[in-house]
Amino acid sequence: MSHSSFYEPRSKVTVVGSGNWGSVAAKLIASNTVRLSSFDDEVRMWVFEEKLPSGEKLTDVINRTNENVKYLPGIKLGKNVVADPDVESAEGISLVKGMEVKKEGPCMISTLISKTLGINCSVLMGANIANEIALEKFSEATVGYSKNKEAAEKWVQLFGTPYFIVSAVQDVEGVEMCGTLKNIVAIAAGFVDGMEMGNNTKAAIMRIGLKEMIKFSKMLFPSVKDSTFFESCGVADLITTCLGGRNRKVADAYAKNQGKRSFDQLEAELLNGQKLQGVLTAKEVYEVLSDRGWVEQFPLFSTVHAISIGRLPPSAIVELGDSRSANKQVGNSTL
Ligand SMILES: NC(=O)c1ccc[n+]([C@@H]2O[C@H](COP(=O)([O-])OP(=O)(O)OC[C@H]3O[C@@H](n4cnc5c(N)ncnc54)[C@H](O)[C@@H]3O)[C@@H](O)[C@H]2O)c1
Ligand SMILES: O=P(O)(O)OC[C@H](O)CO
Repeated sequence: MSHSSFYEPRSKVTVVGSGNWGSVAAKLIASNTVRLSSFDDEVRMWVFEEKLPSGEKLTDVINRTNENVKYLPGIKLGKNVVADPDVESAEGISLVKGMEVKKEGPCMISTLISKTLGINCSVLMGANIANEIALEKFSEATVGYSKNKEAAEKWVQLFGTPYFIVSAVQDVEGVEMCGTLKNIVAIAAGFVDGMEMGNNTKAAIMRIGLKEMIKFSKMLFPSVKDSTFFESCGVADLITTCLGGRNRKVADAYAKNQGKRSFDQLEAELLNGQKLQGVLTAKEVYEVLSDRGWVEQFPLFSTVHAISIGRLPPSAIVELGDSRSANKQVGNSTL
């Protein structure tokens, strides 16, 4: 979002990314820029260009049909959405769930964006399965910001609709950690489903997962607030992802196949080009746990990692007390 004040030109909005969620974000925003005078009507959506089976460029098809035929078929984005392979920005918000582990330690995606582009970066996370929001089913989301409350209020205006209720909290790390870590728990929930262990087991795994999410977030960022875990980005996202997300779906298939088909294979077979976050996040979180000597304090996170690299069977997800010896092995292996 290019910065503007009352006397300056209207803010221009670019959505960077045009997958399933990026496309829905563009749809939400485009419905608001046409009615809010502080924003330019046009919303640019940066597209990672690819050729469709028809031979046409995805960007051309989006601009011709007003539909992301690959990642959000059947939904009109709004005539003011323009697909574009170039990007520019001044005030940013990240909708990406994940983290990167560097030599100097873990780095959140909003921090990477902030450092790379030299801009302030808020985050938006929540119980947000994109296809449901595309169909305008009621849901909520949380904007996390650090200092700039005014920018956070603009994001709330820009994303919020009667069917998408957005609230802001001053806890950017807490909100982003929730969105990132829930994907590991979703993988665990998928294992439980794949093994048909039932609802009590799944609820237990979600509870244990939530406790590890809170503990890990606070150990990394002591400023993280307990109350953030009760926002949409916390417990609500955890529930929706463990019931209906892609991480759950692929982990379910992985367990049903007894680990004989890799996550990469299943992702390619089941998700039509879409990507999973949970397996990679489990690996990155495990690197942090290992590096800091925290492995034994996070049996669920480390067991999900051990299962997803094939070191333990899916059934180990309910043997968390036994995960320590397996994790010692993982620690000695090439990850
Ligand atoms: N889909 C959802 O329901 C949902 C909801 C909330 C948050 N999220 C988060 O949003 C983020 C994006 O997910 P999504 O569902 O929009 O994506 P997606 O999985 O639907 O699509 C993958 C996207 O990545 C692009 N891509 C592939 N290779 C690339 C490359 N080398 N360089 C650049 N781009 C490349 C593809 O073109 C496509 O746009 C993730 O962090 C996800 O956790 C997703
Ligand atoms: O499909 P998943 O597992 O990436 O979950 C989607 C969203 O993160 C739910 O909010």
